[in-house]
Amino acid sequence: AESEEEAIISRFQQYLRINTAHPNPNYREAADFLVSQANSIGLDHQVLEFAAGKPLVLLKWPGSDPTLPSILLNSHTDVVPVEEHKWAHPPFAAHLDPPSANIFARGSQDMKCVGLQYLEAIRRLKSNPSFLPLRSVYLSFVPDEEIGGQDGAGLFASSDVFASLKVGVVLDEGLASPTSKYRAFYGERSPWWLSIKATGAPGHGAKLYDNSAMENLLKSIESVRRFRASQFDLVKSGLKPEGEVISVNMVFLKAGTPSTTGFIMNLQPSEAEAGFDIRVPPTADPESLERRLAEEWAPASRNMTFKFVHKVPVHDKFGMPILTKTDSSNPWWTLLEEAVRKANGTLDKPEIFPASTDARYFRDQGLPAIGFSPMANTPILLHDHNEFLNQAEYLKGIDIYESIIKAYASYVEPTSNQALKDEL
Ligand SMILES: CSCC[C@H](NC=O)C(=O)O
Ligand SMILES: [Zn+2]
Ligand SMILES: [Zn+2]
Repeated sequence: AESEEEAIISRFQQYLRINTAHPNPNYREAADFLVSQANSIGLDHQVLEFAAGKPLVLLKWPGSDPTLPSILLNSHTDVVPVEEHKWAHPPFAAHLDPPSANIFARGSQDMKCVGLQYLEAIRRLKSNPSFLPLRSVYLSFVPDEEIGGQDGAGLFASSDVFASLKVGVVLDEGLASPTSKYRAFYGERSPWWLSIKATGAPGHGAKLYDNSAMENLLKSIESVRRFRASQFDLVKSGLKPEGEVISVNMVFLKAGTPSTTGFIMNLQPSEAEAGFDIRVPPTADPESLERRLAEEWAPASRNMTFKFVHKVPVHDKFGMPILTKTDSSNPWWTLLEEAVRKANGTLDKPEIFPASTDARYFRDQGLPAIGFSPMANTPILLHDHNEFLNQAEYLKGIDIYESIIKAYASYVEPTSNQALKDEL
C-alpha cells in the first residue's frame, strides 16, 4: 500500500503535471483538480470568474467565531513558460529523481508547492478532531500572477466577495533559500518598465559626427550602467540587501535598418530605442529617480524621449511606503516567527521581495501580507530551467504550515486590559 508520504508527493506531482504555463494556461484543469482536493479534505469551495476563462478557486475552512478577522492563504496557479529542450527532465512530468529525491517541474518552487502545502497542512489539521479553528481560513488559488495579476488577485482583492471574507492577514509567496534559514518578505519593489528612445540625424556609416541616434542612446546606456554598478556594488559589498537597492537591467535594444541579409551596415539610423526593467524599493525616493531619468537617462536636450510601459507606484495614497510591520505591533509577524520555530525551522531577517507578487494587491487594501515559501537548502530556480524542489523539503514545508495555520487560526487578540498590562 502507498504510504501517506507517497500519497502526498503524488498529489503534488498531479498538480505539477497540469500545464498552466503562459500564454495558454490550462486554468480549467487546475481548478477541477483543486476542487477535487477540497472535496477530499472537506473544505467548502467556490469557483469565481472575475475575468472570463480565468477561474479563481476559493476554499473555506470555517472558524468557530465568524466575527473574527479571517486568514487568507494565497497562491497563484499559473507558471512561466519553459524552453522544454533545455531541461534535463520534461518540465510538466514532475519527475522524481532518485537518489536525490528532487522533483523537477515548472512551478515546483513558484508556486504550486505552496498551494498544495497549504492544503496538505489543513488536511492534517482537519484529521485531528480535537482541533477546531477559531478563525476562518480561506485559500485562494488565483490566475495570472505571472502576467501582472490584474485579472487575478487584482480583481479579487477589490471585489465585494473579498470584502465579505473580512480578511485580517494574508500569506503569499516568498523565495527559496540556499541556506538552512527560511526567508520571509514584508514588502516588495515596484516595477517600472521603461522604454527610452533617441533620435538623431542619419548619415553615412563612415562619417564621425555628433548627435546620431545611436550615440545619443549609448550615452544614456553608459549612464544607466554606471548607476546599475553603483547599486550592484552596494549588494556585492554586503552594505544593502538585494531588495533595498534600485535594480536596472536592459531588456531590449531596437535599432538599425533591416536588409534582406541582416542590417544595412553603412547607414547610421535615425532612431534607436532601449528598454529597462527597473525595480524601485518602497524605501527609495521615487522623485529623485524620476529626475535622474529625465535629466541623465532620457534628456530632451539629447533628443530623447521616454515612456513607461508599466509603472507601479512606490508609495500609498498617503505617500507612505507599503510595508507590513515586522515588530511586536504586528501579532501575525510574531506568530509566524514562533510557529516556524516550533516546527524546528529558523527564519532569516525579513526582506523586501526583489520582484513583484500578488501580495501587493492585498497590502494595497491595507492588509498585512507576508511572503513566505518554506524552501530551505534550495537553490533559487524560479523562472529558470530545471526548476526543482526536494521531496524532503516539500514535506518539511507542510509541517511548517501546519504550525503556522494552527497558530493563526487559533489567535486570540489580547483584550485591551491585557494589552495594557503587557505595556506595563
Ligand atoms: C509587473 S507584474 C509582473 C509580476 C512578475 N512576478 C513574478 O515574477 C514580476 O516581474 O515581478
Ligand atoms: Zn510566483
Ligand atoms: Zn514567478
